[in-house]
Amino acid sequence: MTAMLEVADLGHTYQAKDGAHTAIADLSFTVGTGELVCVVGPSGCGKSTLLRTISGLIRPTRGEISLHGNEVRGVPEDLAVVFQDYSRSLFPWLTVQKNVEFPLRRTLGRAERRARAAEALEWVGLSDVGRKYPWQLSGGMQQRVAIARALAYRPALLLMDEPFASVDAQTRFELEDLLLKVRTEQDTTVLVVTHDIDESVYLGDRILVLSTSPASVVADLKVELPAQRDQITTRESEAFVALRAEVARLLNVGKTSEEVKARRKANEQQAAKWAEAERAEAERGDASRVDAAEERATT
Ligand SMILES: Nc1ncnc2c1ncn2[C@@H]1O[C@H](COP(=O)(O)OP(=O)(O)OP(=O)(O)O)[C@@H](O)[C@H]1O
Repeated sequence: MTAMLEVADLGHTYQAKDGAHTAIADLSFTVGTGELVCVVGPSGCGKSTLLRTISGLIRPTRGEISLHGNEVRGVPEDLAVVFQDYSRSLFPWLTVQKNVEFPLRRTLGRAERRARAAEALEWVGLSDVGRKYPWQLSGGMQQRVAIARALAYRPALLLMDEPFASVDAQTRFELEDLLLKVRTEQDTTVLVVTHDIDESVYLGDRILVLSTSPASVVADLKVELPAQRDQITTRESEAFVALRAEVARLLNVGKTSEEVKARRKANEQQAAKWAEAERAEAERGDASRVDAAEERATT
């Protein structure tokens, strides 16, 4: 299987007013063409930061990301992202149909855009709301519109950040099955961030388990379940239950291992040094401004 996505020695440190914060320490992994990889990790460990760097929205401070062998610099053309926060991803002034058509406006003619959007809305069970506006729909329905928009675009790589977190359990199951169906039919490569261990096992060909912040890969697990999944029988199977327990165990390792603790401590010390250096820099700046002001006042 050829690698569609390669993440090598990735690190990202945010510079904030109250000092530096390293969200990602050292991440390396690949995603093969046509694979569905789930990323699980403790809350705040850097999962969204990882997706933002892969989608070219932020430039990582260390390491390299490449898509089809080309370094990611800016948002790649053949990539779509479904964010956790649907309220910020849909345009309130466009109808649902127009929202789904929007990313296709430069590449497809009007009739084809309409057909693609209608098909994607049917997939997510929203064929009858195309003329409504997002604010006329429930939160779960808006998230389904955001998913339809990404699917209509037919990206080579689909990134999803907690895509089903805001929908009810029944809809969640339906959307999980829809994702499995669409990725098989369209041969889409998918990277899904989820908090839900069961979901990662149900959806994934592989599961990447991340440590607490700053994130690194604790384990890269292959999901040895039949490709054809079923919400009841798959979840009841021995292999599913065993893998779910293994992921839970590894998540705990990622929170408590001595190596992770040592890295976190080193990171905090480094952040404190940077903050100190920044403070000193700011003070020097203030001092030189005072000197300049005094000089001006005395001449
Ligand atoms: N713009 C930013 N500036 C400074 N720190 C940030 C910024 N964005 C995120 N962080 C910090 O980086 C760390 C990782 O955040 P991120 O949102 O990537 O984690 P996450 O695993 O997606 O979180 P969650 O599971 O809660 O969705 C957090 O400690 C967060 O506070």
